[in-house]
Amino acid sequence: MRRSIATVCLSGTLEDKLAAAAAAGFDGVEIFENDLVVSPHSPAEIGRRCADLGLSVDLYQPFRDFEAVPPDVLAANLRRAERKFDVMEQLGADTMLVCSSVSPDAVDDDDLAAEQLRLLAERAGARGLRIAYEALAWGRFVDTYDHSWRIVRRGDHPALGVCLDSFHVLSRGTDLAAIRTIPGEKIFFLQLADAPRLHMDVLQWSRHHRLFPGQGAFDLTTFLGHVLSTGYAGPLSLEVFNDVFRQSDPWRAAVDAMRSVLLLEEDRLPPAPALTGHAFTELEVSGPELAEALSAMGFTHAGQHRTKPVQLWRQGGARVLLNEGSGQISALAVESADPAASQARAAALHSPALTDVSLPGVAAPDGTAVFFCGNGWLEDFPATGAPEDAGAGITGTDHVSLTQPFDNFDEAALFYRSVLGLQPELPTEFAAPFGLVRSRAVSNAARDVRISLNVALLRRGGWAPGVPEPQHLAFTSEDVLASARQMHERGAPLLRIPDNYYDDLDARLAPPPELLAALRKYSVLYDRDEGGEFLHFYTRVLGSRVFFEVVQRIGNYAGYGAANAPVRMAAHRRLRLAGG
Ligand SMILES: O=C(O)c1ccc(O)c(O)c1
Ligand SMILES: [Mg+2]
Repeated sequence: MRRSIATVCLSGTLEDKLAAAAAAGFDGVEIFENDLVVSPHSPAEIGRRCADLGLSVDLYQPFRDFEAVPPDVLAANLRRAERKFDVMEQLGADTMLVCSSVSPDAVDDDDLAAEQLRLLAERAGARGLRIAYEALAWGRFVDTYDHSWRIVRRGDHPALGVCLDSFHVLSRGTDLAAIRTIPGEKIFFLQLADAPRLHMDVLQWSRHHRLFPGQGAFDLTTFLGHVLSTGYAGPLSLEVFNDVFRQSDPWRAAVDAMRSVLLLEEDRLPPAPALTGHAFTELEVSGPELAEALSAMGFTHAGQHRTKPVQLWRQGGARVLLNEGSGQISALAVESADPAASQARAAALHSPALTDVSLPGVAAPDGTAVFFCGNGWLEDFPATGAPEDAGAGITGTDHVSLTQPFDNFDEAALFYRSVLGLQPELPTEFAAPFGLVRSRAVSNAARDVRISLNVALLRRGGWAPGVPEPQHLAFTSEDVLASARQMHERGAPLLRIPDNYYDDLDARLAPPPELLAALRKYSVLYDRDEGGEFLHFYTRVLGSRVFFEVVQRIGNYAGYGAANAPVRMAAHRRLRLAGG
């Protein structure tokens, strides 16, 4: 199907938006009136620009507050419409979106609305144009798609149809079945937007928090299935009002947008090969701290890269590569059933292959390299011959936690969902010492690949410390208390948790007294959900911005200990202030 994007989705001037949409491979655009009004170029020039870029102008919008008004207002509205038809002719746009009225002039009269929309459609039709009527979720009298369709049907004119916008439909929770009763040729336009589940005024929700499909909580696949079953053959068009995207690099946002439509057409993509675990995580280090910490945690420096200054550290199924650099997590590697196919899917989703590396891989939105490993990668790491450490009970990797740049949080969730085929969980939020943090995990069905994405909810203010929130790597242990005790005895740089935490834990969750005492003694944190229990502890921040965590999941605990994250953050912060 043709793919379009509304100019309102992207930041910048109209020329930036059009160039970015074309560069990302869109076939068409919805021109938002404001973007045109502020442009120094005439509608005809914009139309030519679009044609030169290979973009069709699929919609002109929005035309507001038209229907069900007294005769004098109608006359003024028709005059206004004719002026906009002039613009559309110059632009080369044949469909105008009319949103359901929010005007105090309007009356609650479907017959009048239908009659006046028919009049508008007659005027449009005479000029070869069409009217697509959209029910805004906050329309004064028309706020559901089935109501807009009743009015369009009553208006009964070939140049009058409906515009379905997934946000307005899904935000209201309206039953979708009636979509199938609309003839496909009467659906003049389809707008797609996702959104997080929020309990707030629907207008605010729509104007600030929409997301590209696949980034939010709406089931757009089911919605689209209903629409396509009608025979709708127009474009799939994205219309996303989002405060962050309005400030983001439009070229990047347009690629993110394109990925979201491609994912909606999943059956045309190369399938995502199964992922079967974390192969390794690569850390860039500038001093001995990380190697010393791994050693104290029971890891063995087991291999050394054939040609590069990269060390392989191993304990159980956990593998860490240490490379020279600036002190951050530089790569995560997942085991793929078919690394070449993983790479091909990534390319189909506009994530180009990393060059200059020996494994198939792509760059995640935050720049972290993501590698797809088969069986052979360990061959590049001949054994050092170092004696194998008996270890401290670490068995594997639980998750990698990456702090995302503010602008790329939703993009990252969609990247991992689409490119790696991971399932995003619902975001959680918690109050950290220096502001709210939003956290969202992506994982595979077997839960042996888990990545946790974190972001400060607002751009940081001047008071907050100028150091980035650290990233971390979490290992698994089958007996985290024993691991903590052993690491403690071996002098690992573990993070001390204050007594207040354990007093509160006792009050909230009442763990058995012996367990509480052991948790307190070894600074192990605790959480519980419907599925099970979670025990975990942390190291101090090592080098500039990495730390380790060791976790034990008992039963089917699904989370990441978000309730404990503020305690961890405050403890890390205190050490930093103390210079430790
Ligand atoms: O927020 C609005 O007013 C608005 C305008 C046009 C649309 O297509 C829409 O879905 C919302
Ligand atoms: Mg819309």
